[in-house]
Amino acid sequence: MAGYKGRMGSTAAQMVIDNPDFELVGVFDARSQEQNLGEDDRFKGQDVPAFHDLNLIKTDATVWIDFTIPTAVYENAKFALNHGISPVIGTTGMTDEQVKDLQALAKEKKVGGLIAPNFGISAVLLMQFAQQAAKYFPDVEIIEMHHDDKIDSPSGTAISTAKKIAEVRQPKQQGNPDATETIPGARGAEYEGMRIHAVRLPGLVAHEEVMFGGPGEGLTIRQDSFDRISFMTGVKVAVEKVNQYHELFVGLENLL
Ligand SMILES: NC(=O)C1=CN([C@@H]2O[C@H](COP(=O)(O)OP(=O)(O)OC[C@H]3O[C@@H](n4cnc5c(N)ncnc54)[C@H](O)[C@@H]3O)[C@@H](O)[C@H]2O)C=CC1
Ligand SMILES: O=C(O)C1=N[C@H](C(=O)O)C[C@H](O)C1
Repeated sequence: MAGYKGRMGSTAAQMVIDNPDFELVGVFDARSQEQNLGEDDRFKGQDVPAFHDLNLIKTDATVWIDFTIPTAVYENAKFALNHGISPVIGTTGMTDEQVKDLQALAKEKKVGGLIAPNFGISAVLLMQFAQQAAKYFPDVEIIEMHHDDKIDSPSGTAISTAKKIAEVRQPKQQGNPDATETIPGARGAEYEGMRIHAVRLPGLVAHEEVMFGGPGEGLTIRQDSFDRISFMTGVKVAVEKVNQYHELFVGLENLL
């Protein structure tokens, strides 16, 4: 479990501990100096080796769960694949090139893995519904809303939603071609003619709305993760299934 000191890592570590079919064999976090998970107040009584340097990790793990940070996840995933460990990656913010590299490495090493921008079933369904709607409504805006400690924006889920929509949407100029921004950035980030807006507020966890507009009508699709427990069903499915494959998938829907 990489990133076990964090919000998602600690939730996922607890999920692994609570699941009788899983065994937590090691934890890793660059922020930690602990030698054992049990030294963390939240995990008292757990005897699991803790590492804080990637190069010093020794483990017989079969699955590497990763909830770290955008600048760490690529090296972590490479480490896992090079050691025959199946990566289950929730960390967002990797470039398309990095993902392609990892997919090639997984194939070469014949190791299964998953990169999922969102393990929540509501988010997976939202992306599928949005893709379906975009065939009929090419005018679309994506609004993602997250807690204010989030590092990357737009969210991995929003980028993934935009990519799925772009696969089916008829490309078009959205809005007035002569529009100006009085304050730069007012119209949000641009992806293939679509706009993505990132909201950061305390009190939020993870939420997304996709708004479609047509002549005289509109459609809004929304999902909410009110609690990080919402991601755990998806992580559990991935941990159970990922060893059955010899390739690195992108998107939880590939394993559902
Ligand atoms: N795929 C999904 O369903 C979800 C993905 N996420 C993503 O998971 C990631 C983590 O999110 P949070 O838990 O909220 O962040 P967080 O900031 O609470 O946790 C990140 C952890 O990674 C550790 N870390 C930093 N650098 C590291 C390194 N080089 N090696 C190992 N550990 C390192 C930090 O010390 C921290 O404990 C983010 O990229 C976020 O977008 C978050 C929620 C759901
Ligand atoms: O940082 C988060 O919290 C989340 N990150 C993921 C993303 O960037 O899409 C998934 C979910 O939205 C929560």
